[in-house]
Amino acid sequence: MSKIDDVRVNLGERSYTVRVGRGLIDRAGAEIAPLLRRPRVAVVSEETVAAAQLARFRAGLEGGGVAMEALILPPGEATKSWRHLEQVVEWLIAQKVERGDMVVALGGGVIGDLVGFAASVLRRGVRFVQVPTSLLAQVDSSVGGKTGINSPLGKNLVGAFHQPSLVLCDIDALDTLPGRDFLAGYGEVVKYGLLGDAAFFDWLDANAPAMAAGDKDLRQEAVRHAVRMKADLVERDETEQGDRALLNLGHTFGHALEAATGYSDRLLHGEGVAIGCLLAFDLSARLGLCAQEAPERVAEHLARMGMKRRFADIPGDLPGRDGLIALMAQDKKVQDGAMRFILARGIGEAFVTGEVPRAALERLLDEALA
Ligand SMILES: NC(=O)c1ccc[n+]([C@@H]2O[C@H](COP(=O)([O-])OP(=O)(O)OC[C@H]3O[C@@H](n4cnc5c(N)ncnc54)[C@H](O)[C@@H]3O)[C@@H](O)[C@H]2O)c1
Ligand SMILES: O=C(O)C(=O)C[C@@H](O)[C@H](O)[C@H](O)COP(=O)(O)O
Ligand SMILES: [Zn+2]
Repeated sequence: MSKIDDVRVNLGERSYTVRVGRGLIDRAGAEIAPLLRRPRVAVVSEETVAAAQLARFRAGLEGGGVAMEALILPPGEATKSWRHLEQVVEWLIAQKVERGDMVVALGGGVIGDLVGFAASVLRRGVRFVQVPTSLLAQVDSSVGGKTGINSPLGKNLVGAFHQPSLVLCDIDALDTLPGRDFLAGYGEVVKYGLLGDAAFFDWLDANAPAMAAGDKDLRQEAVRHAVRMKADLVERDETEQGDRALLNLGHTFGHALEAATGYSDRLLHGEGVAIGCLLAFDLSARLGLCAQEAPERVAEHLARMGMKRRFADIPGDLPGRDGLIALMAQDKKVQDGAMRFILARGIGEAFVTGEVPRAALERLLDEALA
C-alpha cells in the first residue's frame, strides 16, 4: 500500500481526519465502516463523477461490508440550487436515513457543498463523509465545514457550517478529471501560497507543471500541504470571525464574476478565484501595499500554467463596472454595508482590510473591463 497522509482537523467534538493518498476509494468500506451504526450509507453524486468513479466506490464499500443506495444529480454549478437541495433532502428522507446514519458526498465541490448542507438540515443534522473527486474539492471544499447553495444574487448565500466526519482524498480519482477542471482546482492550490506561504508558492512555481502533467507524488504533496494550511486556519477560526477570511483571497472578485456569468461553464469557480487573486495583487500594488513585482510574478505563473487570468479570457459579455460592484456588495465579508477585501503586502502575506477607496476599485475594474 502506498503512503497515506493523515491531516487531523482539531475542533473539539467536531474533530475529524482528512486522509490523503492513493486507492482510498477502493477501500472506502474499511475506511468508513468504523464510523457507522449500521452497515449502509446514502451516497449522493452527479452524472460525470458517477460514470468515472461510482462503480469503484461501490466495490470499495462492498469490500468492507457496507451497502449503499445512490442519488445521481446533473453535473455543474447550477446544481447548487434550492431545487436540488429539496431533491436531495426528500430523497434522503425517502431512504429513511436516520439521525445516526451516514450520508456520503462523492464528487467535486458542487456535490460536497450541496450534500453537506442537506446533511446539516436533515433531521436537524446527520453526519456526512466527504469523498472529494476534483482537485479543488480535495484541497479546499471538502475541508472546513462550509456548506451551501447559490442564490441568483450571489454565491453560497444560503448555507451552514457543518463539519464532515471523515474526508477521503483519493489521488487516483484525479486520473479521470478533465484538464480544465484540474487547472481550475489549481487556482485554489496557488491561492494557499499567495495568501500565507511564499515557500509553497516557490515550490509550486517549480513543480506545478509536472503536477498538472500527472505526477501523483507531487499531487499528493500539494493536496496534503494545502489541507494542512486550511486545517490550521479553520482550527483557529471555525466560523470566519477573523483569519479564516484569508481563504477568501480572490473570491470577492471571483464570486461576482461567477454570478455575472450565471454559474455556467463560461467561468468555473477556481478560474474566477485565479482571476480574482491577480486582481487582488494588482489592487494591492496600486494602493502601494506591495511591490509591482508581486502581481507580475502571479501573472507570469498563471500564464505559464495556461490559466485564465484576465476578464478578456472569459467568453461572452460581462456587466459594466457598477454592475460588478453591485454583485461584489453581496459578499459575506461585507460589514456595516462596507466591502472588505483580502489584499497582500507580498506573496504569502495576505491580510483583511476594509480600506479600499471606491475610486481605486473603480479604476481597477475599468481597466480590467477595457
Ligand atoms: N465549501 C468550501 O469551503 C468551498 C471551497 C472552495 C470551493 N467551493 C465550491 O466548490 C465548487 C467548485 O468545485 P469543483 O471545482 O470541484 O466543481 P464541480 O463539483 O463542478 O467539479 C468540477 C467538474 O469536474 C467533474 N469531476 C469531478 N471529479 C471528477 C473525476 N474524478 N473525474 C471526472 N470528472 C470529475 C465534475 O463533473 C465537474 O464537471 C463551487 O461551487 C465552489 O463555490 C466550496
Ligand atoms: O473555507 C473557506 O473559508 C473559504 O473561503 C474557501 C473558499 O475557497 C470557498 O470558495 C468558500 O466556499 C467561499 O466562502 P464564502 O463564505 O465566500 O462563500
Ligand atoms: Zn473557493
